[in-house]
Amino acid sequence: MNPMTSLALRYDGRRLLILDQTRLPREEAWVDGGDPDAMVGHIRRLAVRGAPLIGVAAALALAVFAESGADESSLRQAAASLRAARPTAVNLMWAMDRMAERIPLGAPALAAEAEAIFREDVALCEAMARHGVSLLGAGEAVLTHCNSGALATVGVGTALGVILRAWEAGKVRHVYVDETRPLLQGARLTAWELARAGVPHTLLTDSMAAILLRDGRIDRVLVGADRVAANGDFANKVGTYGLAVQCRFHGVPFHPVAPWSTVDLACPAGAGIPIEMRDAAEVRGQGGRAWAADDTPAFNPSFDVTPAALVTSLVTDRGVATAADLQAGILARLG
Ligand SMILES: CSC[C@@H](O)[C@@H](O)C(=O)COP(=O)(O)O
Repeated sequence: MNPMTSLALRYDGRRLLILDQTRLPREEAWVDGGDPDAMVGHIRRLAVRGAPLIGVAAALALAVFAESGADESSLRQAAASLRAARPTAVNLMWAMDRMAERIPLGAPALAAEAEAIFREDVALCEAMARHGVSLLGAGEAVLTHCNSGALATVGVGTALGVILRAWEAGKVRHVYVDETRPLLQGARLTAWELARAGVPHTLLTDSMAAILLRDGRIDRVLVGADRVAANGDFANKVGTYGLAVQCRFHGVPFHPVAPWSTVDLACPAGAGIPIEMRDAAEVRGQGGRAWAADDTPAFNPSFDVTPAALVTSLVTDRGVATAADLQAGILARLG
């Protein structure tokens, strides 16, 4: 087979390498991802992260495991533990359910399915970008939160994919990047991706966005999503909800961007989305340095839920759904 590569993954049918995102931007280190137990660890510590990417990476890890001769019961066990590695992004469950159906058919069928999931993600990203770019006027200043780019998918990205393609089309002149507390995906990953692509950008702490929104310096906010409920409520990196509230207050358009693999029609509303709670130590410090006392209690939900009522429109690969469309139940019809 021809090797399949993305900014974050390298796969050749027998071997899977992942770019360890915890070490970016200082170091580009590739680690083995072909062992499902190791992959569960990589997903939990966010070496591989971003909703679509964890689904693709888990699928490829299972394919490599099958290729190494794993029997059906080990494959089933591996699929179940990969599926449970993180609870919020539905793409992981979606990809593992697709793979689990193929387990009885053996290694070639698992490889074909994982490769199809990879290729589909690339196409979904381009479709989202096409729809998203059509929303922008000329030379806009946009703001984004977390990382929803090529490091979160195997294509150009979701929200950051729209931003990148819009910049190429002259529709974005500047990108403001929320650093994204506590794990700094904006500062470490989005700023790195934008610098590589030569897109003008400015980093800010999450609490500074309100000033830019108030002062009319942001034309539009675009963010990714980890799970979109049937009514259009969606979970994304913690801080997204606050940004949506600020956008509404200041009259700035606010758009989640997500592929269909992120839409969970079985989940009627945002209240049903499971939210991952992470270790308090991530809030107390980072990289071996703690700025709070070791026994300070800390609140650390990894995601928050934004109600559809705060969404200007949702961009998917199947088209753009306005707030009114979402209220009228368009997602169920598009599905
Ligand atoms: C592809 S973008 C959607 C989301 O996965 C992204 O915005 C996000 O919240 C990622 O969170 P992370 O905890 O880094 O996996």
